[in-house]
Amino acid sequence: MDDVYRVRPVAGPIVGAVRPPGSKSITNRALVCAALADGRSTLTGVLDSDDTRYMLAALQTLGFAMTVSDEGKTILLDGAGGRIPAIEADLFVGNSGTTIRFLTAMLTLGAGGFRLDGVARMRERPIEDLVAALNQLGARVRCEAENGCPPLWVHANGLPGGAASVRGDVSSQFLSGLMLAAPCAEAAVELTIDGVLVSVPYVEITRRVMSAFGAEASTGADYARIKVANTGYRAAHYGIEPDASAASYFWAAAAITGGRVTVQGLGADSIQGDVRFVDCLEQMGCRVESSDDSLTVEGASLRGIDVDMNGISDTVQTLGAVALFAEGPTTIRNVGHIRHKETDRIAALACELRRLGGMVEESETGLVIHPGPLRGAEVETYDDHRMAMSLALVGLRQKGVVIKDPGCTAKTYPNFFTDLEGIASGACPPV
Ligand SMILES: O=C(O)C1=C[C@@H](OP(=O)(O)O)[C@@H](O)[C@H](O)C1
Ligand SMILES: C=C(OP(=O)(O)O)C(=O)O
Repeated sequence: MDDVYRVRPVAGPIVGAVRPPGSKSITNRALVCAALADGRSTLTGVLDSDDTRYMLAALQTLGFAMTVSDEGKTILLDGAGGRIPAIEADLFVGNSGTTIRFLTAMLTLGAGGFRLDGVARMRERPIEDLVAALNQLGARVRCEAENGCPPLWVHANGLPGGAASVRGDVSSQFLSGLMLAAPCAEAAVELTIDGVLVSVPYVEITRRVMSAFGAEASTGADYARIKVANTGYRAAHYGIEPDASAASYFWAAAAITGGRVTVQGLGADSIQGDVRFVDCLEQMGCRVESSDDSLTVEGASLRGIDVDMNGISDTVQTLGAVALFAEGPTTIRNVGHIRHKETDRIAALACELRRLGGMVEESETGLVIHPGPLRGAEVETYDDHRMAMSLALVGLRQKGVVIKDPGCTAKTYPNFFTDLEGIASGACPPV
């Protein structure tokens, strides 16, 4: 892909339908459950992107047999009943948070020595809360530089289990990783959340995917205490929904252009919290229609809103782009943890929205976005797929928007710009 992508403004409202690729979050969970299951699982609707390829490659290196077909969308995986076939491996996970957090927990079930590393940014992303909780359960995990970040080592000899507390205010992925490994521990696992838990909807995804593979996690109403019996997993035939975070860009395109976009394959009963992004657009003035397997947003004149996005924080950048076209300010609250993701997303978003003409007040845990006279600009993307996909939306109405390093969308959506052009081609000039 070229090193820049020049966004072409549309001639009118975008009207059309799209089916995004499979959910990254569900794909990486299903791969772990299938690998730990006893027998052969069939996964369909699998996402084929950088993050899922790192997970797949790691499982193959660890000795799990699999067959990939249908351009990566279907995987037959032979689970090893809670064992890890390899006794040693040095695994590279790029900047995939789910891959390193879920694999670190999973590898404690094995026997041998395993090292996990990633790109420079991954070496700045905290993992100490997961390491501490795993060691409370009897594992031996350590950060190589003793700085709470990858690279890390797992000296595996089975996971004894028992009780542990885990902090959840930086990432919910630590809890999800512990839950995913727990059914294969030597004894039942009881986890207590120490303090606040962010991104709670992703823990519900974990619980639902585990259940589909025969393992139950009792979470209670507030996810403060989670119990998992050591039942193991059973092989399953599991269909993966399209990615709701990816869907946010197309719903936002309808909002920004005053069009009507239907995302297929995602209905009101989706297990992904990010489908609730449509509620933000509805509060801004859009119309939302839902059916069993589709969600449609119809744009309208937009007003700014004040919203707590802790549970849907992967759509913060999407809302930031939409906010530039609203009457009045949009306040995004309670998302301080996104400073630890692919980049410091609060700082990066504030900087690039200002470059495009927005006026932004930044705080430690959120931002206030005031629409201003927009201008074209060459925007930075910080090797963050969601910066690239969100800021491209501004270019649908503002000419001169250029996205640097568009290839970074490969982390979760390699064909994003092709799909955006496809839906934009449905833009019909006002009659
Ligand atoms: O569990 C998951 O699949 C994810 C959890 C979220 O991370 P945090 O829990 O760190 O917010 C989200 O940002 C990420 O894209 C995927
Ligand atoms: C934060 C994200 O992913 P991860 O934490 O899995 O790297 C994301 O996809 O926005």
